[in-house]
Amino acid sequence: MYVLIPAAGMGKRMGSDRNKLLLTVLGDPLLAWTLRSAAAAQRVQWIGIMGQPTDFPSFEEIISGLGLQKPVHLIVGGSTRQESVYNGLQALPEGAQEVLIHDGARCLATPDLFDRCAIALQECQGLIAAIPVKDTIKVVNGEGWIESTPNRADLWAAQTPQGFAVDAIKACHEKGRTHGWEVTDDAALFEQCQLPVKIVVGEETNIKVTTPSDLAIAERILQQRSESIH
Ligand SMILES: Nc1ccn([C@@H]2O[C@H](COP(=O)(O)OP(=O)(O)OP(=O)(O)O)[C@@H](O)[C@H]2O)c(=O)n1
Ligand SMILES: C[C@](O)(CO)[C@H](O)COP(=O)(O)O
Repeated sequence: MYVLIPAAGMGKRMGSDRNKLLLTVLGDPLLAWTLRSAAAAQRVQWIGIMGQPTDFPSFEEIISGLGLQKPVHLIVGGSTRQESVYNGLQALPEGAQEVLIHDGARCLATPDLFDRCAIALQECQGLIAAIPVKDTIKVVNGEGWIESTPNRADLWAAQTPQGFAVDAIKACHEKGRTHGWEVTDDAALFEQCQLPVKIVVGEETNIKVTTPSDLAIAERILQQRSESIH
């Protein structure tokens, strides 16, 4: 299985002066945690990381420090996540038939989740990890008034990995560029193209580290995991 890791963001919501994936948790950069987990998945054979060239020296240091047994390639990212994934898809080796796309910022995803997504992708063309929402969600208009309360039973919070047949997701990304579709995940492009996307039950701990409080939560979870091993 080929894995693409978008890691070319700025971390604006983190309020950090550099790419948040270089911030450390328990002594390791966020990207190292993400990479270690992806590489530990049995089904994963190849990893591509999309980053800003200014971060490449730091990324190379992280990769060499991990001593991974699987090839890891650096790919120049874009100005949006969508563009970074597009670049990653173009850089996949010829012959790559299926791909998992996983945010560098979701550093708590377990190897088991990568493997479950890889196995599920044998039975469909598109899937995402997701979990049922716990809150009651309100649809609110521009003036701050509630318009509706969707049935929570129908609502799932999207995570990554998101997995696709390579030819299909490349075609959806091309169509998205042609039509100017702007999306925050890859499944949305599949949906816009009327292609089916299956849900794989994700992990409650698979948060996207977006704000400083997420960083504190990630640290606590990783600490608990390391205590349960030792
Ligand atoms: N131009 C971009 C923007 C984002 N990403 C990646 O997409 C993932 C999800 O994005 P997000 O959490 O929003 O990261 P940032 O863009 O860094 O954060 P912010 O929006 O707060 O600036 C991250 O792993 C991020 O590095 C990317 O590869 N290329
Ligand atoms: C792909 C994603 O992580 C699914 O939850 C999310 O949509 C990324 O969104 P962001 O707006 O780039 O944070």
